[in-house]
Amino acid sequence: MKHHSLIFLTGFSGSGKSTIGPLLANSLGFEFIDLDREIEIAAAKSINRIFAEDGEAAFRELELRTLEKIGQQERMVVSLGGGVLENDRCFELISTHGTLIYLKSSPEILTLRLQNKTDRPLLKGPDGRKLTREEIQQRVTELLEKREPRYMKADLVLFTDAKKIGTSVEELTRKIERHIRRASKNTQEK
Ligand SMILES: Nc1ncnc2c1ncn2[C@@H]1O[C@H](COP(=O)(O)OP(=O)(O)O)[C@@H](O)[C@H]1O
Ligand SMILES: O=C(O)C1=C[C@@H](OP(=O)(O)O)[C@@H](O)[C@H](O)C1
Ligand SMILES: [Mg+2]
Repeated sequence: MKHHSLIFLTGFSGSGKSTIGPLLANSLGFEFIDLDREIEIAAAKSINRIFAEDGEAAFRELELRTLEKIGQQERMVVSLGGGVLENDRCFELISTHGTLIYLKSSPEILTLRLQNKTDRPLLKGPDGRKLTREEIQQRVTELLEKREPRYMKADLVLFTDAKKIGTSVEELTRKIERHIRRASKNTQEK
């Protein structure tokens, strides 16, 4: 069953899902969950360590299991990790149960926001080496190209490049409230 007030935020790493999610939840009066934080708490280790010790496939499995636990909540914002939608079963679960929102940003802005972060294992060299700015931008561009078709399946898309965080939260609050109103009206009319 679809709950339009179960809001999933998607988008590439650095698009602001984890920053905007709790602010948006507060503004809507909803609960908040960050999928990566839930996984870290359940595994009792960081995403970096999960990737290094158990591998990416194990992490993707944890994403699915954790999403299944979130299940059919209502009035909740969930900040996803940037790679979740690549898994067909995760995508299916998310799109059948809630409202999907894509925070869209350009590779240039994403690179600027990510270049000094150390907690994104996919943006490191094979030996854990810090990548150069050019290498990060190249990887972001390649991965984004691969993932964008799925991101674009979202119910709502918000461009965030030139927007302050507060502006994104305000715009999203308005758009989501309108979306929920329309969706419940359509359901009642059926
Ligand atoms: N306009 C903006 N919108 C969103 N994030 C921004 C913006 N400007 C700077 N940032 C920064 O970019 C980073 C986004 O990281 P994060 O919220 O963890 O993204 P994600 O969860 O999508 O990977 C944060 O450090 C945030 O403060
Ligand atoms: O892009 C990805 O595949 C990942 C993004 C990360 O989340 P953010 O999008 O919050 O950085 C985190 O889930 C993990 O490092 C893998
Ligand atoms: Mg995040």
